[in-house]
Amino acid sequence: MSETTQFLEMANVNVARGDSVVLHDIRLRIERGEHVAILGPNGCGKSTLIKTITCECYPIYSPEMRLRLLGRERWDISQLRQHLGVVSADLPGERTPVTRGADAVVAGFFSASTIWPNLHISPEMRQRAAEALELMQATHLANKLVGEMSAGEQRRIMIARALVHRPEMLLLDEPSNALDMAAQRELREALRRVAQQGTGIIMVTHHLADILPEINRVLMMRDGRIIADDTREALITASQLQKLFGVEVDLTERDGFWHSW
Ligand SMILES: Nc1ncnc2c1ncn2[C@@H]1O[C@H](COP(=O)(O)OP(=O)(O)OP(=O)(O)O)[C@@H](O)[C@H]1O
Repeated sequence: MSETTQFLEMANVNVARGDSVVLHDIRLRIERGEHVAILGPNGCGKSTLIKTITCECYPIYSPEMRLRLLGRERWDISQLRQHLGVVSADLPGERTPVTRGADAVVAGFFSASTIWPNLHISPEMRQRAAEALELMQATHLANKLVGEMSAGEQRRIMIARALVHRPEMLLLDEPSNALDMAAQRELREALRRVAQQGTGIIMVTHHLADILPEINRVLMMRDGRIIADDTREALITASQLQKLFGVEVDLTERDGFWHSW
């Protein structure tokens, strides 16, 4: 892998889903180790942007289009995914609910839903899984079936799984969805530890409280375009959020976290 400082470079990126173009003219550069939040109304293209980074969606070809990840335009997808940790709201597969926490994390090495008998699990993989569980403060869930965990516990297991191969960028799509207040708080603390140990984070969220103090860059999207890209101080203001969402917003900040109503 090249020693570029760049994680992502996009220029003139347009992406279609179904019959419609849903991302328009995306120009974006993200450095390795950056912590970025993406905000915007429903349907504005946030998840599609994440899926374009993870190569689940592809840009429409044009000679001006540029999409580089870690300095390279072409990737073997399985190699690229070794550099990424992807967490979505869904469990990775049908067998995951009947898999124990530690096994679900180890299965992340193979992008598998469970530990299939043909997979060779080395002691080092087990050790790394134990470390990822510890980082998520989920060691006590190692022997519990994923299907018997609460939503918050499952989310922490899925983040441990995404981190098990030590990716340089963790991509999270609405990580606090469906979590109660205590689980949201635990998740934030866990993600702060991830950010502080140097892993990059790109997070799509609808909750301002998810924007950790470590996240210092915010992208605002509307109608498939990035309409603002600046520091959290510049963009997390009542007037900017009002412009983005079209509703009146009241904001307070406490200990580096924002809350709105
Ligand atoms: N599988 C799909 N097939 C066709 N169109 C899709 C598909 N998934 C998303 N879209 C459309 O693409 C557009 C962008 O969707 P996307 O999920 O990226 O938005 P989002 O900002 O993440 O929304 P939300 O906040 O509701 O999750 C929307 O108009 C959506 O209807």
